[in-house]
Amino acid sequence: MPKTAYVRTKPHLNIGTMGHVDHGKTTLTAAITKVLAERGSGTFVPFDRIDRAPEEAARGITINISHVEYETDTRHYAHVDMPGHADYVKNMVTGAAQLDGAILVVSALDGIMPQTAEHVLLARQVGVNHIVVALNKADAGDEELTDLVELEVRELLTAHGYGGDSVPVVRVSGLRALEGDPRWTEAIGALLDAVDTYVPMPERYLDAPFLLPVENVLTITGRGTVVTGAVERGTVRVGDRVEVLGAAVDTVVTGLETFGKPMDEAQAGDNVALLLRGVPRDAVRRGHIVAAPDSVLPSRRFSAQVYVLSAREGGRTTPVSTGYRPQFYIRTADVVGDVDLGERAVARPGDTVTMTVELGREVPLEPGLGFAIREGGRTVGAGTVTAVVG
Ligand SMILES: Nc1nc2c(ncn2[C@@H]2O[C@H](COP(=O)(O)OP(=O)(O)OP(=O)(O)O)[C@@H](O)[C@H]2O)c(=O)[nH]1
Ligand SMILES: [Mg+2]
Repeated sequence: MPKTAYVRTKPHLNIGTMGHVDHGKTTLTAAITKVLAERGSGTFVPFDRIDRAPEEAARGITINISHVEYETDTRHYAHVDMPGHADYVKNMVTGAAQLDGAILVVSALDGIMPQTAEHVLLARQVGVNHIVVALNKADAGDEELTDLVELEVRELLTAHGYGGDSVPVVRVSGLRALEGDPRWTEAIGALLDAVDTYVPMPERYLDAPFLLPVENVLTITGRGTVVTGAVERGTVRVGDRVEVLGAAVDTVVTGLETFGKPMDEAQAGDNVALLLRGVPRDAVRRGHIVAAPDSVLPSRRFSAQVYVLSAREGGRTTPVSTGYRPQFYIRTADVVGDVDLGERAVARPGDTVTMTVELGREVPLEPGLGFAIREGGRTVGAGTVTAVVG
């Protein structure tokens, strides 16, 4: 039976759940789909369909980002459930790079924990401009303590430029909502209303040349290699020629789907799977870019303004100097780079500095692009490209 085509009836946005390990992101994601399924606008995705890898089930944590889709009265959403565990921040950054807005999940019992703060910082860097807070496990929390957690979260958001005073903070219980408790299914409704009204529809650059940062690569037996991700700008249709930057491959899009539904044209903001003609599975990786031919010139060198995280923020305890070689997280890519601090020579934790970076491989860069710097499994810096230097 042919699959039903995707029909665009509502504006589409990309959102997702982020926050510290075990604060309840996956439970909340499942609860959202359940509440909306009961309203008749989507399919319930149970917890074990979101955390479905054997290692995830065995360890009780999310490792890979996972996508679900749902609709509210006014919008269609692709929702990325991100891992909270410190070892999988890498995967979290990839998920966050696609978002128009995020739901920050904070356990009312635990308050702000290290990855709560790290995720807020990373979200800011990769260009997530709006955050709504879900104070989760409110079923088990003491009201006064929850008030304190709320204050603390608002302060954290303000410190990262999110205007913590006006950010919606909704007390929820993903677990009780999943069980069908009306008080808490209503709270999920309130959370979704906050997302609908607080996260604005971003400007979509439909007329720009097509560009999609690759989030994942799959093989469909008998059909070929498929890349997935959110379209950053432009549009693409079946039959269009594209190039894969990073892989140096020219190819043609032979199939286009969103959440298993075929579409004729994908546009900026859509979360899609592209079937690429004749591309070997091993040639394409997360971090590569699929773009209209000759529309972007990738480069290796750029100058940037960088904030070096203080030790208190989970950053380094010692200064960095010219010759430092950390990993740069740019869009969905993770690339090593050589740091040159010029005459300044050293940057201490807590400093904001300008630097020149030479990446280990070419990537499409442009002024204003945000990135994170990580080393040995932790985030040590946050920066913005100020100029591309050849
Ligand atoms: N009391 C209570 N427990 C909850 C609630 N939501 C989640 N939990 C429990 O918290 C634990 C962690 O839930 P998850 O949804 O896996 O947390 P997570 O944030 O997705 O964890 P990672 O993805 O590994 O970072 C589970 O035992 C849940 O049953 C809630 O609203 N109330
Ligand atoms: Mg999870």
